[in-house]
Amino acid sequence: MKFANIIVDISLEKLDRTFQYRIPEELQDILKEGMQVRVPFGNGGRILTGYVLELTDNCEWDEGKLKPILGLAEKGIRLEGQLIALAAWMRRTYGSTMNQALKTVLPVKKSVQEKISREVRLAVPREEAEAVLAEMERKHQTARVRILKALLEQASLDYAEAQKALGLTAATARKLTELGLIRIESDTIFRNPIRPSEVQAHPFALYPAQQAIVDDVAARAAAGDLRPSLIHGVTGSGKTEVYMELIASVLEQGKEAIVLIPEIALTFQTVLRFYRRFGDQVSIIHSKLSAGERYDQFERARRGGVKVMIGPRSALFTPFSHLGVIVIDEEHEGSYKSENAPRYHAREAAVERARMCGAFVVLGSATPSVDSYERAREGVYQLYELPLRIENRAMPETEVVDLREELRMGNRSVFSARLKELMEERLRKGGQIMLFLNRRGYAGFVSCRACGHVIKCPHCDVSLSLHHGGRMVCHYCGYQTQAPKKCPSCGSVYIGAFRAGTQQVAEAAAKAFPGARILRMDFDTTRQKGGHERILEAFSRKQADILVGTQMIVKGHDFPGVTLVGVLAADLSLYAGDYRAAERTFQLLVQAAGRAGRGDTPGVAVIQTYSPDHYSIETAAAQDYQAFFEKEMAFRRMMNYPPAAHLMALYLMSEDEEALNRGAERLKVLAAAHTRKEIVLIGPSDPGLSKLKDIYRKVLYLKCTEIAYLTEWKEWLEAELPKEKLLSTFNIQFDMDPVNPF
Ligand SMILES: Nc1ncnc2c1ncn2[C@@H]1O[C@H](COP(=O)(O)OP(=O)(O)OP(=O)(O)O)[C@@H](O)[C@H]1O
Ligand SMILES: [Zn+2]
Ligand SMILES: [Zn+2]
Repeated sequence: MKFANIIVDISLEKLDRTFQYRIPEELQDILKEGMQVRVPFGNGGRILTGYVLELTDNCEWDEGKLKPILGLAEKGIRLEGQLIALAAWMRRTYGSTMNQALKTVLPVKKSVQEKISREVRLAVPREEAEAVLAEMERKHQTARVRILKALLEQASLDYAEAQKALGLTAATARKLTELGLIRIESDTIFRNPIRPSEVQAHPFALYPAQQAIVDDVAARAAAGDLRPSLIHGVTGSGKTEVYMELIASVLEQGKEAIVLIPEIALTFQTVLRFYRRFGDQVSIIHSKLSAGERYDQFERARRGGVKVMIGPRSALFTPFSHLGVIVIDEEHEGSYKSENAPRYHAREAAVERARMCGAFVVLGSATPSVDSYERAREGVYQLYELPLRIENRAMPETEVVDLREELRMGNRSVFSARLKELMEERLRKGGQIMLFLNRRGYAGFVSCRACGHVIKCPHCDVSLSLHHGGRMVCHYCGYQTQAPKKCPSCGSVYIGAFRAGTQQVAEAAAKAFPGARILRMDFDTTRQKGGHERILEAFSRKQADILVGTQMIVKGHDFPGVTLVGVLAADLSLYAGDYRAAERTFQLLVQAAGRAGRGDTPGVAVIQTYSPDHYSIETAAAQDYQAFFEKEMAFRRMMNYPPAAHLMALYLMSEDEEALNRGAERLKVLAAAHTRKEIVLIGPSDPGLSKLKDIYRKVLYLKCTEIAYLTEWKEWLEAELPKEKLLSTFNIQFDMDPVNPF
């Protein structure tokens, strides 16, 4: 490469200001993204240090006028440089502007003044304050007197409150501070969002199966084998204890740890365990922190005040300079994939970051993603299995109920006879019940309630989604057809859209079990802040007998009182219309079943479905991950879906529907002219949400076994787009190996 784009200021919101320099001969083979270099700046002969953002052969200016890079500022790549290199990797792999990628990895202190709560406290003993107070009263220094009097009454004052209620001015505050009488503490800055609870004196001694993993990871690390580890351990097999032991050994070496979890609110119990084990060295980042608070947490980490950072995917960018390990719990979760450009996968980005700094990555799940398990089978990851629960506690029993039979017997309620019978029994004995509606996606699918037949796309083998006017659409290739009036398989007229909501379920439960106390947890009831916690707490305090909810109720919670879990319609996630639907269904069902019987009484999970023969339901009921994986991988191979191949989506968005349609067609023509023969072009089609907030959306897919061909194509298109008048007006985003339906 001949040129380098350099950024000289990463401290402010000027990330998009890059400057181009010529790469001198002696740096040609050495220069890498993220390196710090010395460059001449402006005309005054100033020399600044900057970071290399991009290496390129495209000269953006007059080549003759470009100045050369003077030399390297440092030999290695420092922390900031590593994060910048990570941003460059994300931009290349997932597609975005460099500015978007940099903003993702380097949270910049916003220029807007953050709300900081400050506290005013006495800085001297009471007697001294009282003595001074008398003196001030004599001198009629009323403003100071008011403040001191208030501080003698209460230990601390909120600064903003004191301004309003006591007329505290900046001048008074300054004077009192100078006199050494008060202290103003900005408490939220660098404060831990959770108060550290008491630290666990003695961690558990690990069981041999757990210890074996810890030892092997350590031995491999010592031998320089830093391949990521994948721990496949059933729910309650002791994975979290393994993570904590690995982290403890990393901390002993003076290094730091990042722990990614899907969502703090849903995994709070796990977070508390880390606090008990590592005390105040732990801090968290969660989605409700403001940009400034998040920055403060990162700042604490940078200064060494935090050694273990826990949080959702953005915690991956914690600026630790001696990062030793990145743990990703529940690694199969869809929330690890970003929904904004760059649409990175935290798992992939973690592996990349770890590679740069010599850290190791530990992934864990009871239901690993097909992608990770396939990698482990290929030897890219090292696989560890924990097939048993701690102390050999029993796995829940599962029963599958065929809803087609129910219809044949004339039962049209949401509860099968078997589920109803078990519910009655549990309620009589005072047990708790969870009813789970695995709703997913937006558009319904069309199925036959008599035989379970689901209408699928003849080209893509995913279910068609019902849109307005009885039109059924494939979200991949755009195939359309009219919804049938009769089942093409059995001729029944009980064919139609499949819809169900938590509210209807809660109402049905109230009618079927008068007197039962019912709680509902879904998007509506948790919209308010703290809504989650309130509902979960009420349920764990046994203030309700039945909890009805969507997938948010199946994650991570321990409710020892729950002895029955009912999955009302497994089909809802199974026919979500995307190639990961079977995988997601398997994961949800296994997790839902895992909620039953956490206490001493063994639990039962009832799975109601119209497709009892579908492999993801059969294998989930048998809690047989291996069998599921084999079937699913065969499907992915046959259809060339990830991880058998790579799938790159192009999302097109515009307010103008007609222009968007024309643009999508134009893009297809353009793409077809340039794609290698190895790349298969699919679409354009309407995604699951074809209109969102008045913005129309289209999607085009490219499938290929070589990811490099797809990235190459993406780079080509990115260069091409500005030249295309029609296309340049749209918002176009790339998504490599999409996880969540668009
Ligand atoms: N070595 C040990 N000695 C005693 N108790 C243990 C040990 N390891 C784990 N436990 C306990 O067993 C239970 C399950 O362990 P843990 O939560 O680590 O499993 P997990 O696989 O992470 O579970 P999940 O998948 O549900 O998150 C916990 O209550 C934990 O405290
Ligand atoms: Zn039928
Ligand atoms: Zn199709």
